[in-house]
Amino acid sequence: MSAKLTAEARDAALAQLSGWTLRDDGTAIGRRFVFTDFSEAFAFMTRAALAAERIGHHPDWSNSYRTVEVSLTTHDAGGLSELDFELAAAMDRIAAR
Ligand SMILES: C[C@H](O)[C@H](O)[C@H]1CNC2=NC(N)=NC(=O)C2=N1
Repeated sequence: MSAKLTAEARDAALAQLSGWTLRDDGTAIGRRFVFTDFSEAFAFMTRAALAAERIGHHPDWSNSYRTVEVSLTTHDAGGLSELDFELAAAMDRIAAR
């Protein structure tokens, strides 16, 4: 598992991303991905699931039609770790291609 980041490290990591916001309690980051249709949304989820398996870190997410709502946290650490930011960056790359 990956250790919980300090508030300073978390804020610095968040500043490297765009489109992700810190959840109110500071223990998770979230982003809403909106695609052109369900097929694109589900293709993203399939690719992101493979990335999550590779990293060994998994999203909390939901899908409604062409929208995928993602929340990332490190359950084992009770907050945000480097793995959340690694997975967020991987998801951004997948959504952009
Ligand atoms: C043993 C295994 O690495 C852990 O259970 C991992 C798997 N994926 C995980 N994903 C997330 N988001 N949080 C975790 O704490 C977590 N733990």
